[in-house]
Amino acid sequence: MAAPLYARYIPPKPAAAKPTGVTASPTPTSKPSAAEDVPKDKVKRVKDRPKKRKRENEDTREDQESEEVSKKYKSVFSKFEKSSKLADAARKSSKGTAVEELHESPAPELHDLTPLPQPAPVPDTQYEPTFSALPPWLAKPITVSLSTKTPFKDLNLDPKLVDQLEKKGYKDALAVQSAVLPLLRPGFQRHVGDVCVSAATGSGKTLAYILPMIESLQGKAVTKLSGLIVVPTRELVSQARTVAKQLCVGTKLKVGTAVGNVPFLSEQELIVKKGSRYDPDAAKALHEVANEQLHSGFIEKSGLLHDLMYMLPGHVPHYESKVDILICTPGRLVEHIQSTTGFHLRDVRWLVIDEADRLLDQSFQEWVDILMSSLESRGSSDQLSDREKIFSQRRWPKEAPELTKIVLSATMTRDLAKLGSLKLRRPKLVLVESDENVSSSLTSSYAANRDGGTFELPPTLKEWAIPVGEGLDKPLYLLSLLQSTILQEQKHAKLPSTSRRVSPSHGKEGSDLDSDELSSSDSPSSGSTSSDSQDSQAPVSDSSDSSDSSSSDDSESNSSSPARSNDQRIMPNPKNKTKDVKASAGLPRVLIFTNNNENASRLSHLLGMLHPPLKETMAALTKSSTTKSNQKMLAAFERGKFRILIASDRASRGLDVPSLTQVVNYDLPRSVTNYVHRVGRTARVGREGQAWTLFTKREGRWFWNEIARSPSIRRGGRKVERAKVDAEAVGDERRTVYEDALRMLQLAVEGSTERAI
Ligand SMILES: Nc1ncnc2c1ncn2[C@@H]1O[C@H](COP(=O)(O)OP(=O)(O)OP(=O)(O)O)[C@@H](O)[C@H]1O
Repeated sequence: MAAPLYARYIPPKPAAAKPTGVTASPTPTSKPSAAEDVPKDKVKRVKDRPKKRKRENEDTREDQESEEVSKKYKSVFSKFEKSSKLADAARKSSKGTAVEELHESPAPELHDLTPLPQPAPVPDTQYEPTFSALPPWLAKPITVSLSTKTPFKDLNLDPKLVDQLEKKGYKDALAVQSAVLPLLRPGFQRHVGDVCVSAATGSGKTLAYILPMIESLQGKAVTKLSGLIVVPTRELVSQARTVAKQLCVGTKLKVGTAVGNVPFLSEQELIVKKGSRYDPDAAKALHEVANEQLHSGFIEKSGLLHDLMYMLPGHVPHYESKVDILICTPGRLVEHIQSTTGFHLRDVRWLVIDEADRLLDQSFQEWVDILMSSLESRGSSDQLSDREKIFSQRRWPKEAPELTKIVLSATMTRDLAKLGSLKLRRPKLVLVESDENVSSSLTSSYAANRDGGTFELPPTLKEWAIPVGEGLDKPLYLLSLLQSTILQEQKHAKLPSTSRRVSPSHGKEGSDLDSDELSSSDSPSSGSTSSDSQDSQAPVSDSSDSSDSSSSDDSESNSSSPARSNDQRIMPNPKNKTKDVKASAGLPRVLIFTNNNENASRLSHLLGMLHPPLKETMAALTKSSTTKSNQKMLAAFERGKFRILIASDRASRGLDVPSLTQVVNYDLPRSVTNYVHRVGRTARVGREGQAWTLFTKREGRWFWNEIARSPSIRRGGRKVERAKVDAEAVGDERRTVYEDALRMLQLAVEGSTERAI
């Protein structure tokens, strides 16, 4: 019998004996043959157990398969091994280098609290829009050059008015008048709509609105409130009233004013005339309303129904306006709209808002809304009360007359929200600019400024800036400035040479006030100083400094300036007093600005103590004084009784004193607009003027950046020049007086004046 075949199928040694994970398969050479390896007895046992053998066969097959799989992935496993070894080696080597690096890395850079260096900032490219966000009337104004002049006769103005103007010495209309009059007067160029005007201070805006108003109203047969002029201060009310009254001479127009500080009841009587009218139907209707009121227990103490009680049977109260043109402050206007029976705006044809930017900034009593709704209710019976409706059927015209609004300022706002509150109808903007600006891009200069417009300073204005160190000796700087320069210049400009006598014993300069006014009877003054040497007193200007930053602004407190003479030598001579006031009438005036009324009166007090002769020629314009006394003071200032006026910002708008040649900003103005209006009190209508600004170390940077070098102020190439004034020049005696005066003021403020005195 042949050897059983199954003996050849004895499986090789199990693969499980090899270490797991090892891929190497047994080599075929080492594999023993089945016949050799199998012992005989074992063969016999296999023969005896066929089932078991079958299972073994299956196992063998599985082993072969796994062997094949092992072979198949052998290369993969070997690659894995290799890469594992490489990774191990790399890890070991990197550990070593990391440790080395750790030891070798430089010590970290330590910083104090100083800021870490930052990358250079990305340059900020200026965004220049190629379009205008403004409405066309604001973006494209009507521009006119400041030098434009037109004879009044050529404007076809009423001959009577031209005569009045000629009497005042005005033959030609100034630029703003030349541009605005044709728009507001009947004629080919008339603009049907409202007009906004932006023109420099002192450019003649008042006549630009008053002339067309008077011309159009002068033919009226009945007195009706037809022109309403709103200005911010009482002083401006009286100034505008003076101009209007002068021009109304020869007409039947009546000009009235409404300002605070005047008893309300007496003002009501001046504006509205109470009368009676026979109208039985209206009287019956009104009596019914009055009865209802009586039943309800509520009885008006004033007003229509109250007035009804005093009427004859069948009569009703009848109210008439006593004025054609009313000039008022906004607060008082609101009071009359709300509380004066018979006061209405139904006949108003001209509404003027002067110093508009300032007025629109005042939300006082919401005057704009009240005024506008009062104007809008003209002709609309929906907004009338029952009583008003009864009257409206008989007395009021169905259609209100056409209303023209004129809005003016030297620093006109571009704020559309504010202008929008005025509900302008088809507005046009007139912009008066200096020649160089007119020839350059006009619209962009007005439209592009971030503050809402660029502001033009009068071309005849010269500006100076004076550093005053820390500001502790500011009054001494001011006194020194007045003595050394301002009052000296005035003296030279106007006084005859004989009046220029000063004490020769103390240096070459005349140190003190105008010698005519303050001639020294006590002093041994015997010589005279040449005007040339006096001229050298003018501030040492350094235009290069003017563009400097404030860092060097304080340096001149140590600068030497020739010493001044003592007060005693310049005491006024009482015998010469009347003569002196007369002589001073032709002298230019100085307006000193402080930031509030308290500062104004304190400064005036202090200057008076420091230099008693000043008391006679100086006054303070404060809010606490009555309108009348302020008006008197302004008139006296204009006449020349006072040459120095100290005032808060209430005098910064509109004040027009032709002989005012010097403005001093003792306290720094609060804004660019504020500065423009303050310095605009001088250099008006082509006259020369100077503005001086005192600034402390702390204020220097702001002043140079925001005012002196501000792109929003156009100076026609001129610069603000730095001037040096020496506070020490006032002398040791004055310093002692100053310190005493300060002490007294301090005690007075603390309420212990007895001790102080
Ligand atoms: N046509 C004219 N010719 C000569 N002087 C004039 C003429 N019109 C006005 N003036 C004078 O110019 C001065 C300034 O006028 P006005 O007060 O109207 O200026 P303004 O533009 O209103 O100034 P502000 O903005 O400061 O109020 C006044 O003294 C006025 O009398």
